[in-house]
Amino acid sequence: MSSDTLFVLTTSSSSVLSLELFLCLFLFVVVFAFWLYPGGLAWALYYKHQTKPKSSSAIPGPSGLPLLGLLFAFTGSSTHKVLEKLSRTLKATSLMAFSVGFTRFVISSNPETAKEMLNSSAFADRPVKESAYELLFHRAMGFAPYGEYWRNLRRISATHLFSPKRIASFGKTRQLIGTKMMQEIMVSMENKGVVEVKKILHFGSLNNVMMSVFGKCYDFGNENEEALMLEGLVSEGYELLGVFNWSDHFPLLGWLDLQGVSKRCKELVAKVNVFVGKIIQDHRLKRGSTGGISSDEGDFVDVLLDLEKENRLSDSDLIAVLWEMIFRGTDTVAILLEWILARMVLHPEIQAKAQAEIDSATGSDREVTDADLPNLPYLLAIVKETLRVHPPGPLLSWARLAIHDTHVGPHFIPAGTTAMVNMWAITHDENIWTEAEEFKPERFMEEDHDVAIMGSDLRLAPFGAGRRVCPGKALGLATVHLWFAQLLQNLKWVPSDNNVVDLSECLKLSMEMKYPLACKAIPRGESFE
Ligand code: HEM
Repeated sequence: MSSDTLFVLTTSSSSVLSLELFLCLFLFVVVFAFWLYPGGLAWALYYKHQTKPKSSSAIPGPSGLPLLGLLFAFTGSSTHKVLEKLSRTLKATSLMAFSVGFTRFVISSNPETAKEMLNSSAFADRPVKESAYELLFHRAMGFAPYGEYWRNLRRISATHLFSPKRIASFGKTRQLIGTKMMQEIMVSMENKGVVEVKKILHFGSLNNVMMSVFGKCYDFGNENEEALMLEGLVSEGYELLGVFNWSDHFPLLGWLDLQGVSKRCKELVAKVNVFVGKIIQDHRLKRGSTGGISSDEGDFVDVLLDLEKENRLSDSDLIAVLWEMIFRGTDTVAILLEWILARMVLHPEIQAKAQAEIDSATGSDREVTDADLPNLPYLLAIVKETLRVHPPGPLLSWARLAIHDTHVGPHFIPAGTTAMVNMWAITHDENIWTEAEEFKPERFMEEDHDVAIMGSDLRLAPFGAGRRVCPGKALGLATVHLWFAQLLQNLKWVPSDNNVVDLSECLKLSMEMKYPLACKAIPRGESFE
């Protein structure tokens, strides 16, 4: 080889090398520039194409891992705690920006900004996860886009499912289910000497929603095939909606369906269509044979079937709306009651005080009813304190979506940003709550320290706030209050010999006890045995 050729080869290979080096360096700089942007990749990508409004200050936030952002916070079971710690460390409790893959998030851990966000019409939409779409939930109230269809569903359910009159009319049914749960608890105590309340509470809660929505109830204890099937469908749905789905944040992965979420959703929808479709068909047949049912005596299916022509729902929308109620109404109530009972086992003095309150309201010869609840302020305070310490939706269950460009405080929020509230962080904030980690129902007994929990005071808003506040909050609370009163009036809750009460949390769709409560329930007095 001539020296000339050698020279050409070395210069061309070294120029290839330097081109490679240059490209690597360029990529490195680009990745880092994007990655290191406050809030991470998704925020950096947005601002690459936009000019940030000059009046707006940057939202503080972690960059997370390159490309993935805070993905791992969402695959664990303590997302609320990870986000709380980050926003405290970054002094971003008011508002923090972060990315998960290509999704832009903001989160508030502060009552003022939380209120501003939840009450603003700019955040009246919800981001629809792939699983929610596949399960047709975008046609149900919780995920329907903010607009006429959603407004109609809220109006109809507020009048016919969640009105005070309707809730009161189901008082007897609630009480009966409460009594049946106690019998099941006693059966478990007799057979095993211990009771795992989770399953019993879940079945009671499922029956309660089934009665008010479908007018249908199942027997406890019996291996009823239909009830088992329904429980299976509900659990599968919980899992699918609760699972972290990569395709929600990396759209290109959607068609690969790596976790099989889409496939499982399709299978579930087919089964739900058959199950709920049959109940609707039965209602139609019954109405046909009786010449119609007044909405006062009918259930929610009857109400929806009676809608005027312009509001009438298609069969598939009907199924989505009805199915969603079962989902939303069952889990939250059962989980909250399990946390309450765990606290009763751990705090015998609080339990005894609440029992004395019930006894003095009812005397010793009658069962507690809905009518007694206004006279049981301490019992109501225990429920409030449990909602504070163990909110079933620590991140308010399902997030909100910015419909258009807007501002929160001095910060600019572009349309399409997912907005969350860390209610857990707020209810555990020592600057807001004295001795925040302590379980102290007494804090709500002093008149000037009471806090409204229905959404007007964001220091404790376990049901959310604003236009999309939980519509089932009064029904949920009525159920929890009555069942808790029944369970305390009749039974003493004590630790079992082989099980400690472990308050570790596990955030799935709702925040559950990581180790389900197993304890003893002993009849309190001869008169109730
Ligand atoms: C202890 C019981 C309950 C808790 C803690 C709870 C909590 C919540 C929360 C935090 C939200 C989101 C609110 C927001 O975005 O501001 C919500 C929404 C919702 N809840 Fe509940 N909930 C409970 C019981 C129920 C019950 C019993 C039902 C119905 C049977 C129900 C039906 C719904 C529906 C349909 C939505 C979506 C509303 C919309 O987007 O317009 N919830 N709930």
